Amino acid sequence: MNHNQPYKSGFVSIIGRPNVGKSTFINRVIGQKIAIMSDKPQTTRNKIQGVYTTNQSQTIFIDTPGIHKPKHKLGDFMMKVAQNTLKEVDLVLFMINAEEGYGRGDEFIIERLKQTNTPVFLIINKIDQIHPDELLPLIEQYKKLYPFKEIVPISALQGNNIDTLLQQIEDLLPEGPQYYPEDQVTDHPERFIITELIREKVLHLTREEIPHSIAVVMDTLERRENNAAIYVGATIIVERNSQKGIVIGKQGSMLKEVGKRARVDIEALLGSKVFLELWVKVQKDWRNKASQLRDYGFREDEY
Ligand SMILES: Nc1nc2c(ncn2[C@@H]2O[C@H](COP(=O)(O)OP(=O)(O)OP(=O)(O)O)[C@@H](O)[C@H]2O)c(=O)[nH]1
Repeated sequence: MNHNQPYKSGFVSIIGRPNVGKSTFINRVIGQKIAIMSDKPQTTRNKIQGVYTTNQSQTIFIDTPGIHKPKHKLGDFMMKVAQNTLKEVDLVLFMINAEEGYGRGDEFIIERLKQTNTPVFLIINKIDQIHPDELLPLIEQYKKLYPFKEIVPISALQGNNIDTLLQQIEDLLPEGPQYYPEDQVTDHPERFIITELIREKVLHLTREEIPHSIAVVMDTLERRENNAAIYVGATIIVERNSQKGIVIGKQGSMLKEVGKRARVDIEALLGSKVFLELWVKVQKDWRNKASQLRDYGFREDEY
């Protein structure tokens, strides 16, 4: 630790349209795979915290989903969470895809940014995909849209300019404590990864029939049977009855397959035998969690 300078710390929110590379960036910085990556948009539904600690500073990254235009209730709720988050953090990283350029999704986000006083960096990601000549016009274009504190071109995938960005973040952070122990990478990595694994299986197995707006909520995660196994109980939340039917499948066949595949991955993750219990429920209004009724259950060992 450098004793001449005070320790710095703060919260940094990463926003951007689906697929711009937010998870890839966090994983690159934290150095291990903590968010499930996929080519499908909007994989990240949960707010995860990747904690990056150095001798001088600690940055807590918040992966803020749902800051895109709401099309349905679930999106609406996520939007509110995202908007509040933007006001509370020390810095916002607004990530765009260099390849795609300016679009309506960005316009919507910039409108949101204008409603907060939080400093914003524009992160131009995927610069490995464009010709260097294309970068300057892009920067000029975005400069006109919002008074970004910094504009930083990076490649999250190849690691270009990541160190510079981390330094610029550190420079901006306020004086503050080390919130998390040095070896802490995420807040609750297992819980997050487990729900994402289940979500991933549902999305893969149902292909395009189920929109990306499904959510998976962990109900129980505990050791049972004299520590011989870990019991995982989770609920898959869909928005419509028809989607519930698809996720459950004929006589529960789809849910059974989701459970089977997810269990294999969870066992590998936790290094333990796992009992997985999955439920599906329809919930149009996420907020009213108390009213959630479990209306279909599945336990693999019953089959
Ligand atoms: N060529 C290139 N591809 C990238 C880069 N960063 C991310 N990608 C790819 O872009 C795709 C989407 O990346 P993600 O990190 O999942 O994007 P995201 O913004 O977290 O997506 P959501 O969770 O849907 O919001 C993946 O296939 C990544 O491999 C980059 O710097 N260069």
